[in-house]
Amino acid sequence: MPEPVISLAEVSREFASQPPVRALDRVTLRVDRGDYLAIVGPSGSGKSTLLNVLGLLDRPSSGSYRLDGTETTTLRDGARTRLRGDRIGFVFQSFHLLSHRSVVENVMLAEIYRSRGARRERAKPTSSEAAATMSAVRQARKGRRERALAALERVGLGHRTGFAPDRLSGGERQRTAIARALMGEPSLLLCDEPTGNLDSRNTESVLGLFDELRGQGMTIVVITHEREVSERAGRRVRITDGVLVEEG
Ligand SMILES: Nc1ncnc2c1ncn2[C@@H]1O[C@H](COP(=O)(O)OP(=O)(O)OP(=O)(O)O)[C@@H](O)[C@H]1O
Repeated sequence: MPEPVISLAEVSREFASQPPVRALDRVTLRVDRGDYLAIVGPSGSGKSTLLNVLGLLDRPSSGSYRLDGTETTTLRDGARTRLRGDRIGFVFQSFHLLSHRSVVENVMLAEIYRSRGARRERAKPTSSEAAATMSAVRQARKGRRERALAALERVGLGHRTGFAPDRLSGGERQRTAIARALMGEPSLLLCDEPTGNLDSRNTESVLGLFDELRGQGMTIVVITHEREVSERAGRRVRITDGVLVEEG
């Protein structure tokens, strides 16, 4: 049986506040390649905490989290950062696009930040390691524009690559952010209220794109308050007071 993309076993996250809060309570969740999962739940139920754990931005207090077969809870910070950069594409409610950069440049920047992050995490390299790294950096830089253009084609924005973000509709901005998240071929697209800033027409445009990406085998996890969004996902889980329950 192939490894699941996400495998959480009995994951809890406690905050040592006064009084202490158990934001995740023994959460067990398996997400297979190509799954499209919506996580729903009321305010304060633990959705952001779960997203932070899934996105390797926070560590569980107990339990196991395997991402693509790698146990993440015992990894050092540097290895976690690299795994996050390699495997996870993030999509947020606000698109976080740079207004003075074109659409294609915004997408290209994903790789630049990712490789800088990875280099910063490294111990000081030897001179031969440094030469090899420079050669890899040059190689990586070479196809960056082509890869960004391909990602934009994939989200249906091949005709907008030279635009400034402020000339795009909300749906097109989010599609640009999704193209940026797809750079580096992540195994998982982790989306936090991706349509929260969009009207219904633009929401439909983004949901249509998720349908297409899912058809291509992408694994998508979406946290959402919106019924319209959760109903489009193949699978729903509800979190209440940190307890996760699969919905029928
Ligand atoms: N750093 C923290 N310290 C203490 N308590 C926290 C911390 N972060 C979250 N919590 C608590 O954990 C619980 C879950 O919070 P979380 O932000 O995950 O909920 P949520 O479902 O994302 O809410 P919303 O939909 O309003 O964003 C809440 O009771 C919250 O107050």
